Amino acid sequence: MGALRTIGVIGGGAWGTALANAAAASGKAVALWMRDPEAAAAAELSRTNERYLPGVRLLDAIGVTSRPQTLALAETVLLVVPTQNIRSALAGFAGLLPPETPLVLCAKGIERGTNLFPSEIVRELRPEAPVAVLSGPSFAADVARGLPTAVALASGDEELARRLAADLSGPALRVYHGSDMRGVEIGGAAKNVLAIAVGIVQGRRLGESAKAALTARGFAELLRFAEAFGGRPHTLMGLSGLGDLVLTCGSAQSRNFSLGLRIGAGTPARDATGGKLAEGAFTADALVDLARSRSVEMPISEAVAAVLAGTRSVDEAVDGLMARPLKAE
Ligand SMILES: NC(=O)c1ccc[n+]([C@@H]2O[C@H](COP(=O)([O-])OP(=O)(O)OC[C@H]3O[C@@H](n4cnc5c(N)ncnc54)[C@H](O)[C@@H]3O)[C@@H](O)[C@H]2O)c1
Ligand SMILES: O=P(O)(O)OC[C@H](O)CO
Repeated sequence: MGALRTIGVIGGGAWGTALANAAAASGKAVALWMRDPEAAAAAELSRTNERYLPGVRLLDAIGVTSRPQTLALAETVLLVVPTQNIRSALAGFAGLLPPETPLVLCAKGIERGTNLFPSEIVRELRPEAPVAVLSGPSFAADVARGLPTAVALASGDEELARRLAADLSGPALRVYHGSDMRGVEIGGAAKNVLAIAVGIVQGRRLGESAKAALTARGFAELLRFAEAFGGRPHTLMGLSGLGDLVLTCGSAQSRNFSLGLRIGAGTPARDATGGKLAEGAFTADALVDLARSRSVEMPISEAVAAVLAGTRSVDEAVDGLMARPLKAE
C-alpha cells in the first residue's frame, strides 16, 4: 500500500480535532466525524471547534461530517473517543468500515466493568481489523497549533506500525513506532491516575519535593504493573510511559492534574472535574482491580481510587502513604 490518502477521525473532541489538524498538516485529506449533526455543521461552516478546542482554526483539508458513511472510504481511521465510549461509538460504524481498514486507537484508559484496554475492546468488536495504539506526551491544544510534539504508535504488526507512523508524522508531529501495544496502553492509562495524585499534592500545598517523590514512586508502580501485564520496561521508559507521566504530572494544562488540584484544595471529588473529561477518574478503579488480581502493589493508585470514591480523605491518603513500611529502592 502506498502513502495514505484519506484519514477518518471518529470523535470531534479536543484530541480528535487536534489529530485531524495534524493529519491535514501532513498533507492528508481528513474526514472528521462528530456524532452531533448540529455541531458538525457548525464546525464545517465556522472552521472551528469552539466547544472542545477554542481558538484553533481547522485546516482546509478537513471536512467535518456527522455521516458515518463518509468514513467508509478512509484508508485509516483514528478512534478518538473516551475509553468508556469506545463500544457505543464503534456500534455506529458497524458494517460501514471495511474489515481491512486499520484502526488507530487514541484513547488512554481502561474500560470500567470489563477492565479491558482499548485494543482488547476493539478486538471483541472488530476481531478482523488491523489495530494500532497511539499515545504519548501531547496536549491537544499544542498539537492543534502545530507546536513540536512526539508520540508513540504501536501495533502487533510492526510493519503496519512503521507505515502508520510515517504516514501520520508531519512537520510538527513525530510519531515513533513500535510493537508493544500493551506497554503503550498501560502508560497512557496509568499516568492519568498518577497525575490526579500529583495534582492533589499540589492542591494541598505539600511542596515541590513531594510532587517529585510521588511522580517517581508512581513511575515505580507503573513499571511493576507493566511487568505483570505484559508491557515492556523499555516502552515504559519512553514517550508513552515516562514522557507522558512527566507531562501530565507537571502541568495544570492537564485535566487529570487539574482534577487533583481541585480535590487537594478541598473541592469534593464528585464536583471537581470542572465539566471536563478526566480519564483517570474512570480508570482508577479498573487499574487497581487489575493490579490486585495479580498482587501488584500500587499504593498511590489505590489512594487515588479511594479519594475519588470518598472512602478516604486526602489527609488519610497522604498519612497512609507516609506510614508505609520503609523498603529498598
Ligand atoms: N485532549 C488531549 O490533550 C488528549 C491528548 C491525548 C490523548 N487524549 C485522549 O483522547 C481521548 C479523548 O479525549 P478528548 O480530549 O478528545 O475528550 P473530549 O472530552 O474533548 O471529547 C470527547 C469527544 O468524544 C465524543 N464522544 C463521546 N462519546 C461518544 C460516542 N459514544 N460516540 C461518538 N462520540 C462520542 C464527544 O462528543 C466528544 O466530541 C481520551 O482517552 C483522552 O485521554 C486526549
Ligand atoms: O488533559 P489530560 O490530563 O487528559 O492529558 C492530555 C494528554 O493525555 C497528555 O498527554
